[in-house]
Amino acid sequence: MKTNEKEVLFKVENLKTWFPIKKGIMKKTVGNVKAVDDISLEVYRGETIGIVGESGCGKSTLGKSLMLLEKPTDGKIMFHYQGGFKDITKFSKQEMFEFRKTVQMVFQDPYSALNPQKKIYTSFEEPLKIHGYDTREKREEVMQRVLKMVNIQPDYLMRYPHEFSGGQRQRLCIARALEVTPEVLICDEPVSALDVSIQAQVLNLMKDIQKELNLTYLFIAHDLSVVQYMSDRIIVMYLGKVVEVADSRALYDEPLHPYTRALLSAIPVADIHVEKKRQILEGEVPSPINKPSGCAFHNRCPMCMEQCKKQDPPMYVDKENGHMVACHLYEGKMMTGAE
Ligand SMILES: Nc1ncnc2c1ncn2[C@@H]1O[C@H](COP(=O)(O)OP(=O)(O)OP(=O)(O)O)[C@@H](O)[C@H]1O
Repeated sequence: MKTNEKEVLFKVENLKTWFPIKKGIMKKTVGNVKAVDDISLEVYRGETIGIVGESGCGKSTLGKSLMLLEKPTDGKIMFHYQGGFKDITKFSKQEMFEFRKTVQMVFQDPYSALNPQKKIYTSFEEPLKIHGYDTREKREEVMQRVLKMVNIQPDYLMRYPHEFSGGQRQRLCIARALEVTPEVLICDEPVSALDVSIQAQVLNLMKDIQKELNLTYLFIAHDLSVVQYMSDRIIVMYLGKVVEVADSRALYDEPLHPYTRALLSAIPVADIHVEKKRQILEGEVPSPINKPSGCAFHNRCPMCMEQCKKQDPPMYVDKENGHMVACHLYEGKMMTGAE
C-alpha cells in the first residue's frame, strides 16, 4: 500500500488520555491511569485500521478519545473536515454536534446498546429527531434504507430488542449508526459477543457496507484473526502506547516487535512444528499507573537489553513500506520518524 496516495482523515498528534486517581475528602489527584499515553498516528479515508493488544492496553480509550467520548488530557486530534484539518478537541458546541454525525461508534454488546424497553422504531427515531429529520416521512425513509443495508425487514421495527438474535441485534446497531450518514465507524469488539458461526456474516456485511459507502473503520478487537481479516493496516498497542504499525499482511508475515511476535504466536494453529516454536507471553500487563521505566515491555521481553530498562525507544520507520516499530532492536537498522 502506498500511503502517500491516500487521503489522511485523522491526524493524531501526541494524544494523551489519562484518568486521574483521586483520594481523600479533598479529592486530591494522587496519580493517573495513563490509558492513552502519547500516541501519534494517521488514519486514511476508506481504510480499515485494526487496533490490537492485550486487555487494558488502551484500545477502547483510544477509540473513544477519537470521538471525544473520553476527553483527551493533551495532544491534538486533527480531522479532515469541511475542506481542511480541524482539531476536534477545540470544537465549539455546534461543531461538535455536526462532528457527532460524522463519526459513529458500534459497541461490543448490542443488547445493552439498544434500550430493551423501547421498540426498535423508537431507538431508531431518536438520533434522526436530534439531527433535524423533522417529519415522520423523512425519518421512516432513512430507517427503511439503513435496515435494507443490513438485511432486516422494515416491519421488524415494531419489535423489541429481545425478539432478535445476537447477530440481528448487532446488525441493528450498525444500521442505527448509519442513519446519520457517518464517514467513520469506530467498532469496539463488534463481533466478540457473537457465536463464531455468526461472526463471519456480520464481518462480511460490514465489509460490503464499507465498500458501498466508502466508510473508514477503526476496528478494535482481541481476536487477531478477525482483525487480520478486516484490516488494511494494524496498530499494536501496549500500555497506552503504539509499539508497531504495519500493513496487515506485513504485520502477520514479518512482525518486528517482540510483543507483536508473542501476540501472534498465541493464535491457535494445527501445525505441530509451529506449536513447538511458540513464544509464550509471560506475566501480566503492568499497571498503567506505575509503568516500568524505559520500554514498558522490557520486563516481559525475551530480547530485553540493558538499554531497554532505561530508555523509552523512539518509533523507527522503514521508509520503503511505512512499517513502524518502537523497539531498541532496530537502532541503526531503521530510521526514526524524525530523521
Ligand atoms: N473511565 C475510566 N476511569 C478510570 N480508568 C479507566 C477508565 N476507562 C478505562 N480505564 C483504564 O484505562 C486502561 C485502559 O482501558 P481500555 O478499556 O481503554 O483498554 P482496552 O485495551 O480497551 O481493554 P479491553 O480489551 O479489556 O476492553 C485500563 O487500565 C482501564 O482500567
